[in-house]
Amino acid sequence: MNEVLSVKGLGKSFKDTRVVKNIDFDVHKGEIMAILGPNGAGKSTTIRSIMGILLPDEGSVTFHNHAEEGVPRHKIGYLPEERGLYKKVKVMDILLYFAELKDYPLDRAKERALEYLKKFDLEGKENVSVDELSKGMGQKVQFIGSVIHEPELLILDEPFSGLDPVSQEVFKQEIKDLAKKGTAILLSSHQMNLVEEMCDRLFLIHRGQKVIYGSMDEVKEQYANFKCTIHGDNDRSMLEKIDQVERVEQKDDISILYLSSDVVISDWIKQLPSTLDIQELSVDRISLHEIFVDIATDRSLAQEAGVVDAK
Ligand SMILES: Nc1ncnc2c1ncn2[C@@H]1O[C@H](COP(=O)(O)OP(=O)(O)OP(=O)(O)O)[C@@H](O)[C@H]1O
Repeated sequence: MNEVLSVKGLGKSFKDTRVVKNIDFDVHKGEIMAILGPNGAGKSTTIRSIMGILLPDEGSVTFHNHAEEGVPRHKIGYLPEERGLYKKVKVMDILLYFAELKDYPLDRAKERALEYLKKFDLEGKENVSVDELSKGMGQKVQFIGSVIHEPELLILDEPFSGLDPVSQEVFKQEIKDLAKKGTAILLSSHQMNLVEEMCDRLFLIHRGQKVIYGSMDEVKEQYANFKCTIHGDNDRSMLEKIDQVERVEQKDDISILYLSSDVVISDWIKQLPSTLDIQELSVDRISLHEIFVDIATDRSLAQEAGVVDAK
């Protein structure tokens, strides 16, 4: 595997509290790797440690497994969670400033900036000052600033927050295109639908520790069991007795039956009791969103199933 970034045994404490413990993961060339977790799980602390903004207490961060630690600044692009650009500066000037910080040739940077402004529906805004841009426009400019120098490794912390659905699609496509061209991308996002659509692998962190690390396919295979949703007036205890039902959730007249991983749906449906009240019935796989909520609320599906580790 072509590892661009390797994080090994990362640990960080603030005062007496250990907020990140024993974090290990890699990001490969040309992949989109998601770092996920509930608020306060330790994602930004991990990202800031990779960026060298925070000094970790333990562990190492290496680039292409070089002997020396850290990532060369001109090889890395970073869109931080906190947005902020100098307000009184023109869009092109700020983009060229980002390029200069990374020792990138300015004529090439100008060409790329104009291409990106056009792609992001900001054509003609190069001489507009940043404080005249809307929040979403400013975010697009900051994104361009993070990729202007063609980084090998791109770290995006909540890139979709505050964007309208059309702009989200544009960002999503651009991130996928960058990965296709070989950029290694580490993406932190709370938008599970987007993560599910675009990421190749994921690392899920909870209370500073790894809960899941694996490819999207492995995670789905291991956790995304079937669930059956029934609309009707049904007694919970009867539903719980049905073969291969692991858990039942009920709200009003809707019951959700979570099924065991080895269920054969066509057989399972045939053995449903004829006494069930079924106004509507659907069978789906659980989504990444539900897997996330299970873990974040300590329902511990992950512990029941065993942690996925694709290392
Ligand atoms: N500078 C700091 N000083 C003290 N504690 C901190 C500091 N930065 C983060 N923390 C604590 O570390 C823990 C992890 O925070 P972190 O920002 O890494 O979480 P996160 O997963 O990025 O959360 P979110 O999804 O809310 O952005 C939290 O309990 C937070 O309060």
